[in-house]
Amino acid sequence: MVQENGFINSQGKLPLVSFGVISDVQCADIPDGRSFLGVPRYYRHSFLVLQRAVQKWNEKRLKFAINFGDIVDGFCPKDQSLNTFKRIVNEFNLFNGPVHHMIGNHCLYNLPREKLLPILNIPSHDNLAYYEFSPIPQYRFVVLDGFDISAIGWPKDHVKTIKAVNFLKERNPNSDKNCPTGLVGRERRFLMFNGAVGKQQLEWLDRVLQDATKLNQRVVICCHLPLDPHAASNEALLWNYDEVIDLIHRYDCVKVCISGHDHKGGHSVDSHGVHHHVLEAALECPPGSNAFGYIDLFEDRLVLHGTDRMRSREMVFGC
Ligand SMILES: Nc1ccn([C@@H]2O[C@H](COP(=O)(O)O)[C@@H](O)[C@H]2O)c(=O)n1
Ligand SMILES: O=P(O)(O)OC[C@H](O)CO
Repeated sequence: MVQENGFINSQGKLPLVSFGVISDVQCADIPDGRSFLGVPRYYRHSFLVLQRAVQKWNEKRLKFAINFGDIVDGFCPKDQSLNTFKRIVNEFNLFNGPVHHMIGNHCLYNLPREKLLPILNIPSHDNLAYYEFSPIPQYRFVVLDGFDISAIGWPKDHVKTIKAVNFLKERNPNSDKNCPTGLVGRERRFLMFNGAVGKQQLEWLDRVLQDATKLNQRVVICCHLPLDPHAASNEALLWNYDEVIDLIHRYDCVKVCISGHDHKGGHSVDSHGVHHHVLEAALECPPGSNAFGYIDLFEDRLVLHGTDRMRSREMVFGC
């Protein structure tokens, strides 16, 4: 039974456009398990959550959908990775519209970028996975590659891997670089399962935001890794979230940042009125329950209609 969290459309207005959202499906054909902190994870059931999401998005005749990353879990046996990705992407493809994917750490545990990006149909150059699209003239969506500088996903001798490994060595004293012991507050983001947006990508983002400003477009930033410490756990943040936020704050056009990764979800509004929203994970839905939704875009707000474990939220920003 698919239970919408009953959100009434504000002011009875029709949305400009509506799109589907889901995050952290982390599917694998393995028995149920738990996260490091003991939270139950349902690796097989999450596929059913995705199926129900696609069915709902089609019923609602949504214009497009966004997957916020991590569609296959790192525990997926590696000889099954490729087929598992194909099975999940085929399921997304049953949606009657384009699906915009982004990569997560679990995607990179399974496949190298050169295999992953074509499967996910991610527009890329040099195996980087950042891009933008404008579904209607009033809005621009920017998808960031949060693992641009990362110790996972690039070949071991790649300059980006070396940079990331050195970055972690300087900031995290533990031999297991996924372990935050001894790190305090926001330092706890310096973990191997996170990453950073590189210099070139930041320059690209700057150009996109300049252009969006000229065109009077509102911008929605999408990134697997959260960008605001008040919306997510310290352990889940993009390494250089502060640098990205400083750039975003130089413009008025960015209204909302949406992410996944921190499975419990979260929300905040920062000092510049930018909304930060973290989507609840499909993986952690006990059998029969769901975590997906759709978002209505208006001139002055986004309205997220969540299903079951995905909370609904109205994000008002003014024009
Ligand atoms: N508080 C934490 C959280 C995680 N780890 C390490 O990260 C790995 C992945 O964590 P999951 O939440 O996806 O299970 C885990 O195997 C630990 O090495 C940690 O040390 N402390
Ligand atoms: O990416 P996962 O599934 O290993 O989980 C990441 C943590 O929830 C971030 O705090």
